[in-house]
Amino acid sequence: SRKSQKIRSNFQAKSLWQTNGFHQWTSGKQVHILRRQYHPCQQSTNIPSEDLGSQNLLELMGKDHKRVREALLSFLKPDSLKQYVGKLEMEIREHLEKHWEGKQQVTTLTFNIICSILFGVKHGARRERFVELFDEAIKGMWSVPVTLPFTQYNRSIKASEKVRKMVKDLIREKRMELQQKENVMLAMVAGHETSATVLTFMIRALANNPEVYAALLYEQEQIAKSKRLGEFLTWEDLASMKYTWRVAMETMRLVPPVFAGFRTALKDMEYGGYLIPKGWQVFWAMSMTHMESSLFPEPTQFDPSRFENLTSVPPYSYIPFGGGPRICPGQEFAKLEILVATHYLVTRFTWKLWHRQFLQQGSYTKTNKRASC
Ligand code: HEM
Repeated sequence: SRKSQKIRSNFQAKSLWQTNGFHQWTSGKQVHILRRQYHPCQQSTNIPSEDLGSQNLLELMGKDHKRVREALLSFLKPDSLKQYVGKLEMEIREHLEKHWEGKQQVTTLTFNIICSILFGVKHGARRERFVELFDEAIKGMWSVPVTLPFTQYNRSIKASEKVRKMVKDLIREKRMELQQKENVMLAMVAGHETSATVLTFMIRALANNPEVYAALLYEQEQIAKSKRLGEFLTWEDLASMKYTWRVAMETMRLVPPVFAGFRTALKDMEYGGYLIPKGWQVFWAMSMTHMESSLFPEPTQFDPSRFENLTSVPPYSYIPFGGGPRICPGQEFAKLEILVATHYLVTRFTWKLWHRQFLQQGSYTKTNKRASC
């Protein structure tokens, strides 16, 4: 139609950018070429959200979306999370001792935590197989989508089927309240690399900013000192990690693990003089909002103090977890993972940034710090 013709040319001719979080879209062909819905945590990957199953949260709308989301939130809300603190801590301690201490290469921590806490899969051959298959499935998201026997994509699809089968068995066995295996898969995908990305960039930020590191270490050492040998962190300890969380927030501002997402226009709508026809995909990028100097002065500077007064940050300006009815239901869980992991990282390890050249030569070393708890 003439209307959509006009809109199309507008999108191609001009990049529209509003700094208001959710009312953002950019130009570019992808706006009207991409028709399939991708999970926000998948970023620009190859596995569309319907491949997670037709009943997964991302495929649902309206009442169905609300109902399934509430079921998911029942075990991700702070009240439920309180019960996980000890278990989560055990997992982090065990993982760091087994896979990090004295090692030159370290392995992802957070997916193991999800396996244990959300799905109750204990250490052992079954869990190793689960993690291995899931890693294989995830690789497909970054590979060329060609289904031939020798391609990574094909291997990933196969692994994904096996993971789904394992999840199904697990649900049956554990009689978990979660009705939809697709949403277990979704939670796994969503939590797979997001918190790990934050931890990775936090490690880099701490190495680059000695003053921030010193303040964060002080906060964590105060907590460590208040503990007897082997005593667990409490919910109150986590609540007192205020500076650490500001560092994590600033890390996510500069490097949002999910840098952008899509929304589909459910009806024709107008915004800022532009018409968005029903059915079009709208691309919103928090990575750009977070670099807006009117919202975050000197946006390229790493400055956790900008979050000291949260009321100074306008609504929908700081959006690493999205916003509105689809805001990340896993955000409190992610906070828990990040805070407990950071506690053990800074109280048990020290690290330095090395030039890539040194890494290739294998001269990267990890110094074991005193075990403080
Ligand atoms: C630092 C870690 C994480 C970040 C930055 C993150 C970010 C996001 C973002 C940006 C969205 C899209 C929100 C929107 O469209 O408005 C999202 C959705 C979602 N996330 Fe997360 N996430 C994280 C961790 C997790 C974890 C650990 C879980 C599960 C345990 C999880 C489960 C989900 C689910 C199920 C959705 C879809 C919600 C819906 O469509 O209603 N996320 N996340």
